[in-house]
Amino acid sequence: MQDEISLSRLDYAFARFITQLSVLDPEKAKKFNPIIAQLSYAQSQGHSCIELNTAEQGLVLASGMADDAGKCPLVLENKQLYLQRYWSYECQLAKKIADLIATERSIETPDTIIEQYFPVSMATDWQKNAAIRAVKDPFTIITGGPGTGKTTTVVKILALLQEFSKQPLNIALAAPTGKAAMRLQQSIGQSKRTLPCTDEIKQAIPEQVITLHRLLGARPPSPYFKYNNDNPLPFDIVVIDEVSMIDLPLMSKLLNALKNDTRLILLGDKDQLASVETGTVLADLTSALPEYTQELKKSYRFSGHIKTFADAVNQQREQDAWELLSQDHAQVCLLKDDLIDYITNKQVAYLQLISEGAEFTSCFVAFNAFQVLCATRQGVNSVDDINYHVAQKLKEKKLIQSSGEWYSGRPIMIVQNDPVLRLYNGDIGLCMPDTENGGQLMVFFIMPDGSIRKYMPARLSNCETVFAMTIHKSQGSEFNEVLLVLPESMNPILTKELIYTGITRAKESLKLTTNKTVFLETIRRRVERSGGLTNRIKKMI
Ligand SMILES: Nc1ncnc2c1ncn2[C@@H]1O[C@H](COP(=O)(O)OP(=O)(O)OP(=O)(O)O)[C@@H](O)[C@H]1O
Repeated sequence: MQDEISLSRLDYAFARFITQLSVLDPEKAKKFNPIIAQLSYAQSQGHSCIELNTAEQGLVLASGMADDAGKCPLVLENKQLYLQRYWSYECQLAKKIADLIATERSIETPDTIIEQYFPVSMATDWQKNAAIRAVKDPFTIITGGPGTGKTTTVVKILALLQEFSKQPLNIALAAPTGKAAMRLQQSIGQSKRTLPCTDEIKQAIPEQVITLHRLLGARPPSPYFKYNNDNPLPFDIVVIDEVSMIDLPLMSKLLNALKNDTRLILLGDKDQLASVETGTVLADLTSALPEYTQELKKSYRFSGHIKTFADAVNQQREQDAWELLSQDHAQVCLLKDDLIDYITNKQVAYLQLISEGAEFTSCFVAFNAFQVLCATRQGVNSVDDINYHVAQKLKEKKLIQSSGEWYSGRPIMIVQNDPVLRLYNGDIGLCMPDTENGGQLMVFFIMPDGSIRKYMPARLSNCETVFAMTIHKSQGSEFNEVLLVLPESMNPILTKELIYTGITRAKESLKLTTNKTVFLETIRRRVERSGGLTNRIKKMI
């Protein structure tokens, strides 16, 4: 069991509440209470359940608050203790996957048409293998690192399914965040143009990608969606991107809202960070369902040292990774300069463009070419630390003139979805003078269709400065140059999945600030979350 110091007041309050409802005498209640506090804490750390020893199991059963059938607030199944709600999410998800897989759907898939999309090649064509399975199977997971062609492949799969279908297919495309939806929308548009098929087939593939919440018909603040088991989504095919970011409750609700004969295609990188909330759904699905998982192994965007380094980290070969870092390659190396000086110097290009009166797009491209990604939000070498010191240094060097919160050159990130302004969590904008409006400060954003939108700074309440951002926030984005900053001492957040996610954001070059002890220890650590989803699915199918 975990150190009790990390438990929050909410964990204790919840434990008191459940203990009071139990039928235990005061002596036993004293021992039961910390088990519940621990369960509540584990939940907040992304676990679906905790494992109990024999004595603890006896105590939980004697409390009258647990059974193994989901009729009590707690579920004790084998040795694992769940909150009933999370146990139900796991059960529903597993059952629905079994239902999708069991639903018969026979279509002809002539090889000649498949060959038209995937010409014969000498090397193993992972994309073709994936597509052949996906057009035959009711449920497919396509996983692969950045640039392995997940989007390219799914567009071909959709075209093939349309070729094989007698009527137009009703297709939905969605992603967990607004930003991920926009990125997918852009690459679907590009991939469609190069498809070797008729315009009719191309037109049958939608380009609009929406968020998962919108797809399901969110009705905030209610946690319930318009589409559910009783009112399923009307689609023949549902494609979801960036699935690693989806937590257990949302995935369960998505699956529940599908008809049994809907074809589901999930895209994502199983090695990336899991959602900040409960579960490691994509990793669990891929380990439970290897026959429905298609892994794309060749990257068309990455090569050389970044790919070698990412693979070493992912495979936990920490000494190889350290050696690569220490060899001073142009593509991957340790940062030897002073951290704040280095970051400050990297801001000069876009700030100069702004001061010369350049138009927003070129300033934004210059800003966005380089990004600092931190593991932590607070403390030494954190996002807050770097944002503060870089702004101070820029002021000292007179590269920015900041008397208040808003100044010309301030880069910001939206931290909460705002459908009214059509700005989404993770959107990045630049504050700069609006030449069309007497030089008044405005905040500019580029939309996925390439159009530019500008807002008065006062309208943007939920945003923060972004000279540095967390690795978590960078999920789903890419930058030419990345500087990855780790704290000076170990921290529970540091895992190989975190570093892998940070590394794979870099397109051309990657620098790291870390010490050897922290780096090696981080690569040795994996995200480990307790849950029963993998076994539950295996048992069902
Ligand atoms: N078989 C292929 N041959 C040549 N180029 C390819 C092939 N597959 C994909 N590409 C190119 O590689 C790039 C990445 O492809 P794509 O966007 O489909 O990958 P992805 O896995 O969805 O990437 P990410 O999720 O990291 O954005 C694109 O420019 C695409 O045109």
